[in-house]
Amino acid sequence: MFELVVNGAFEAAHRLVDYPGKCNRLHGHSWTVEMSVIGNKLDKIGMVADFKTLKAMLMEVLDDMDHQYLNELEAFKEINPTAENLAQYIYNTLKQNEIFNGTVKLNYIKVWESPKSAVIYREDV
Ligand SMILES: Nc1nc2c(c(=O)[nH]1)N=C([C@H](O)[C@H](O)COP(=O)(O)OP(=O)(O)OP(=O)(O)O)CN2
Ligand SMILES: [Zn+2]
Repeated sequence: MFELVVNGAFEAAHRLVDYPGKCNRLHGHSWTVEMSVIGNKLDKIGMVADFKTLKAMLMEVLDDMDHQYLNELEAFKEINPTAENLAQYIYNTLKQNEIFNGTVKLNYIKVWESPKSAVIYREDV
């Protein structure tokens, strides 16, 4: 089994509704997002998937959130843009990509809200 990991980043503003503290107020983060995919088949040039393809897929999702006020996006109108909800949203959006219809599987999405705090989302098996 091989596990491939690529990273992307975006900057945005958010606030956490009903949060009992300063994160209730509008503020920003530089989020780092890690995507892990797994597979056990190599193609004829020895790759599970091209890092370049994986990074482009990840950045397509992150670019839609870059320099946005996340609470105003459709995905976060009813739920808080916490690291947990961001990770699940990014995972579910990426999962729709046809690359995951074959032997390559999306393993997890890890969202770093700061260098000290991160959330991993993966599906139950
Ligand atoms: N489980 C989660 N906890 C918190 C989240 C979250 O998404 N999931 N988010 C926040 C806020 O977004 C907040 O901006 C971050 O808070 P905090 O980690 O306290 O950030 P600081 O920069 O103030 O961290 P220090 O380590 O205290 O410097 C809060 N919690
Ligand atoms: Zn925050």
